[in-house]
Parts: sequence; C-alpha cells; structure tokens
Amino acid sequence: MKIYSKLTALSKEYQNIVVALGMFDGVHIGHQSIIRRAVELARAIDGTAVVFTFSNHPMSVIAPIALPKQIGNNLLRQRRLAEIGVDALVSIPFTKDFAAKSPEEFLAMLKSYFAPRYVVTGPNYTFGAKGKGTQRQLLREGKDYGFTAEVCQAILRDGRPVSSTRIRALLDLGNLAEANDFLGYPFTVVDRVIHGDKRGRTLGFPTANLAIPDERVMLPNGVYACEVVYDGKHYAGLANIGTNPTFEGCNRRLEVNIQQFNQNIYDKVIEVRFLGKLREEKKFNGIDALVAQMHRDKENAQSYWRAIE
Ligand SMILES: Cc1cc2nc3c(=O)[nH]c(=O)nc-3n(C[C@H](O)[C@H](O)[C@H](O)COP(=O)(O)O)c2cc1C
Ligand SMILES: Nc1ncnc2c1ncn2[C@@H]1O[C@H](COP(=O)(O)OP(=O)(O)O)[C@@H](O)[C@H]1O
Repeated sequence: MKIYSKLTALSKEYQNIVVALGMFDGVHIGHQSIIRRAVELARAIDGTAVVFTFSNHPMSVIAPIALPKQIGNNLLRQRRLAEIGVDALVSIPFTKDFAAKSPEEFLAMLKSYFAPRYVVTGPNYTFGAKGKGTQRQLLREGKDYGFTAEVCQAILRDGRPVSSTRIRALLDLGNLAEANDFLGYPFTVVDRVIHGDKRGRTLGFPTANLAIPDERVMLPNGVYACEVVYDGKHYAGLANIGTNPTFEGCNRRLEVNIQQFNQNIYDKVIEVRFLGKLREEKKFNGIDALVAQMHRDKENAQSYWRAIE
C-alpha cells in the first residue's frame, strides 16, 4: 500500500480509482465492510482502491473539547487498511482551511485529484463545511463529478450500529471480548518501544514498554494475555497495563514480556494484540512474590496462546 501525506493527483498515477471516505478510527467491522466494498469495486473495474482520510481527527480542529479518545493511531489504521487490500492511503492534515470547504468544493477537489469512478462511504458520513454535504447529495450529484456513490449499510450488534463510540465505551469498561467482536480483530496497540526503569531484565521478565498517550483509549489496568507482532513474526506475550505499584510507581504505561524472544527492540514498532484479561495489577510485598505471580500468569495465559498457535 502506498501512503501519501499530502493531496496528490493520484488520477495521473492510477486508473479507475475507487475512493473510500471516512476517519476509520479503529477500523472496526463497520469500517471493514466499507473498505472491502471499495476494494471489491476496484478489482471489478481493474482499478485502484484508495482511502482518503485525515491524519488528525476533524474534531481536533472544529471542537477540540469534544474530541473523542482514539481507538487506534495512524500506524494501526495503516496496517489494517493494507491487510484489507487498499492500494493507496491518502492521509492529510485536517486544517481550518480544509474545514471551510463547501460540499461542492470538496467534491470538486475529489474530482481534480482522484477522478474517482466510485465513492464509497458509511451510513453517517458527511462532508464539507459544518458537515453540510449529505449522503443524498453524494448519491444525487456524484454523476456531475464523474462518479457513482455507494453508501454501505451499518453493521449491527444488538440491533444497533457498531460504532467507534460504542467500542470506546466497551474498552473503557474493560469489556474486551465484546470490543474484540466489534473490532473484528483483537484490540491492538501499535507503537514504538520506549525505555523503562531497566528492572524487568533483573526479574527474568524483560518488558518492552509503550507510552499511553492521553488522547488514546486504553483498557483498564491489569495483566493480559496477548499476541505480539514484531518484524512480521508472531509471539505469545504477557502485558501489564498500570503503574507498577510494587515499586515506587511510574506513569501509567503498557509493557509486554515477549515469550521466547531476546532482542533489543528499543525504538522499534511492535503490535500488541489483547486476547484476554488474567487479573488486576497489585502491590506485592516484595519482588519474590511478584515474580512468583508472573510465573502463574504465564501458566494462566496458555489457553489464550493455544488459540493463536
Ligand atoms: C505479566 C506481568 C505482570 C505484572 N504484574 C504486576 C503487578 O501485579 N504489580 C506490579 O507492581 N507490577 C506488575 N508488573 C510490572 C512489573 O513491575 C514491571 O514489569 C517491572 O517492574 C519492570 O519494569 P521496567 O520495564 O520499567 O523495567 C507486571 C509485569 C508483567 C510482565
Ligand atoms: N523477551 C523480551 N520481552 C520484552 N523485551 C525484551 C525481551 N528480550 C529483550 N528485550 C529488550 O529488553 C527491553 C526490556 O527490558 P527491561 O529491563 O524491562 O527494560 P525497560 O525497563 O527499559 O523496558 C525491551 O525494550 C527490549 O528491547
């Protein structure tokens, strides 16, 4: 998948473009159906599947106070879209200037840069200044700009559309099984490994540490069985989300001990996929008690790991 971080005249590089439009935070099963449809249409016309989106959430410009926490960062979105078969991702900064475009200017922009044959969106997609551009306008006026619009139906769970909002709430509450069902894959953090207190290695459990930015949704503190993907390879992992209360404590962070692994991966990107919660994070009376518990955690994670073998 090619990635473009500014508006580029893709119509000069690719033929028969099909564009999917949306923020696709988390790339959940509703998003996946939109992207799959765009890929399917592109294959059918021997064309190119393009996702046009923003590198920052539009709300961060329009109404920062109402900005929701993000389920996934841009790295996660890239990986999921590439897996579905998207050929090109255009992810540009959403700015005040962009926000001021009328719906007609937005459609003219789509035409001049992409000349799409099809435009695919989800059910509540709006576009242009103040979100005034509607589905009906897309369906009705698309042909004036040379494309056919397709609006995908919502994917339902318990009779209601799956949405990023519902998934955020599930993750906040620690309802991992349901969140994973709505996501269509295990809740995943993709990020760069940072330095910690260098204590893990002395406990026999080195842990690759990842920051938890304020703007990101995270599961409640606790110990989780997970799968780690690094450099294209898959490993079993034990993750802890929390503040290490057994010691002097630290900023809330995500750390993961990777099974049968021994490499320096500081500054490398890893993917942590959450499979299930094992227990709460606790303050132990000393290192030995914590290490003994970590060995029991490893035993308790086996059933989750067998499922991903
Ligand atoms: C499987 C696992 C379970 C953990 N459980 C706890 C816990 O219950 N309480 C705690 O204080 N720290 C817990 N930790 C975090 C350790 O305290 C931490 O990994 C260790 O202090 C090393 O920190 P460092 O990566 O900054 O060197 C756990 C870590 C792992 C990998
Ligand atoms: N099996 C492993 N799991 C996690 N990290 C490992 C492993 N083997 C080696 N490492 C390396 O060691 C680091 C973790 O060791 P640790 O002592 O916990 O240091 P830190 O406190 O800086 O995280 C990781 O960032 C990684 O570079």
